[in-house]
Amino acid sequence: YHDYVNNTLEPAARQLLDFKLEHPKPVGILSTMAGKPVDIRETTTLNNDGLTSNEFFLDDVMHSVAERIPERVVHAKGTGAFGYFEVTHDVSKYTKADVFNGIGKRTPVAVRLSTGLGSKGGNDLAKEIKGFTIKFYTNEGNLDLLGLNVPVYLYTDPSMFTPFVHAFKRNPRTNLFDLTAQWDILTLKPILLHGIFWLYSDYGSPNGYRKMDGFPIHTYELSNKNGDRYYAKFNFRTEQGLENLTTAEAVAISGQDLDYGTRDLYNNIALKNYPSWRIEMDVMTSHDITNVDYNPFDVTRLWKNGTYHTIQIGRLVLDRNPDNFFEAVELSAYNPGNLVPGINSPPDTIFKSRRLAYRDTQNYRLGVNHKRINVNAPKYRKTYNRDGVPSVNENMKDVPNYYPNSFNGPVPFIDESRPNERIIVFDSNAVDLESSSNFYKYILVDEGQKQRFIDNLVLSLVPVVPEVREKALKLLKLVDLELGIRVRAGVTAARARIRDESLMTIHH
Ligand code: HEM
Repeated sequence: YHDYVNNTLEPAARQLLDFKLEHPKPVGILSTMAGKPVDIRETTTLNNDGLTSNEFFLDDVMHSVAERIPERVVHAKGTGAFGYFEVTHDVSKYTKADVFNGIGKRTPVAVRLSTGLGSKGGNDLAKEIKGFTIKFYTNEGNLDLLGLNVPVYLYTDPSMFTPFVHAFKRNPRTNLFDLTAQWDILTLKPILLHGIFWLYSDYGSPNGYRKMDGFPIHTYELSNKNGDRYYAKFNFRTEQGLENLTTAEAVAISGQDLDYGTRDLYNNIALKNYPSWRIEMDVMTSHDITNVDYNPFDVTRLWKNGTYHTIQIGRLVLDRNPDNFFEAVELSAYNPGNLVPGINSPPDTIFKSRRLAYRDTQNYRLGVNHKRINVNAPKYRKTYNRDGVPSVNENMKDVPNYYPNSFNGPVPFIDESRPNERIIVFDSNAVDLESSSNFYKYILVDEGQKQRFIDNLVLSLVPVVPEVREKALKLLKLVDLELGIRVRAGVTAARARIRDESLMTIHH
């Protein structure tokens, strides 16, 4: 029987049976939330002394009706796993960060993988930018690196966050994704085009979360124990082999399974086929970074070949599925502001805005004590923060609660090697179509990729209202003449097909 189950049911499908095999007897006597043992007659409300005198029933209904918390405003649908990061190379020349130093050192991690724009019940395979975020529980506090599966972000000005998210999520009247709104904002703010091009290419539908890369995108400042500064972009490179699905494949799979990426990750970890990534960084010295002929802090563009070198740091391995999804994944709060000594703040404006946005949204979504939730708690913490909406855990007990004080509350340390200069970046909103043009010319390496990219653009432009569609087609032509001509031809043909089909329907 066990062989039959093991051979025919995937781990995700036999989870309940696995639980029973591990627990041959009930795990204990049922109790109320306050701990009173529940008599079997209290498990029904019929023919006893009324609903409201039944504490078990009250717990049951009045808790379940309050089960929901707000979903994340973006990246709402995600899955997660635990594992470790292991240092494989000596990078002490670049950063003194404890987590990246000492070959062989392992640091526990939590990871969340997500889809960007769909809501919690959405489709893992919708054509969307994916999120790939890692929380390292280091000896110097939590380091959170939040990445996407594409190496560029959408805009340089944080005031674009709301218009972009509104236009790309659901229309306030129809509650549908609205391609006219999407192309409207794209044509009014063409800086978005480069990021969106990645999305419309094969990279917009990775074959599950295991076979995609991750890019935190920002240029981080690193510093070593002498205070020397370097600048780095981190990359997480899949060891499963990068694999994308075509739109047709993604549509076919999602017809059967909206949770394809979630299931694939769970099953592989359960089968001990642990997914792993190489963590590396592209590095420039503080001299080189000020002498390149482009803005290396611009999150919407790639670094030019030949201006940096790539350094290996270590390996990320995911080897444990969470026992409880809500506790480990829904309650997780990844915040790019969580940095450690030796990995300093990226100086661009988007990063500064993110320090505010994540903290604020997590205070709203999880409460002001969200960093005290298990999955978010660092290994070590001594603060002057107290009280607030529970859970506060031990709340620093009787330690003095004001700083400074003369009674041995926690004291700051002196970071002798902290760099005493900061680079200042002037971000620009200027429209530059070069990155989008390079994407079409050089990133899409073969004709198959180009054609699928064009087909996806055509598909998205067909339902757009004519005046916006016309602007979009003109813009694509400005990016690249050939691209513009091919997309226009595709849209014209697709619209003619639709017209013929509807005429046929009328005639019939
Ligand atoms: C380089 C740019 C960015 C990257 C790589 C990025 C990546 C991500 C990722 C991966 C998540 C999902 C986190 C998780 O799994 O829990 C996320 C969530 C989020 N992002 Fe960003 N993002 C970027 C820019 C921004 C900007 C500019 C804003 C707003 C000013 C923003 C606001 C948010 C918010 C509010 C969430 C939800 C967080 C939560 O509820 O815990 N992001 N982002």
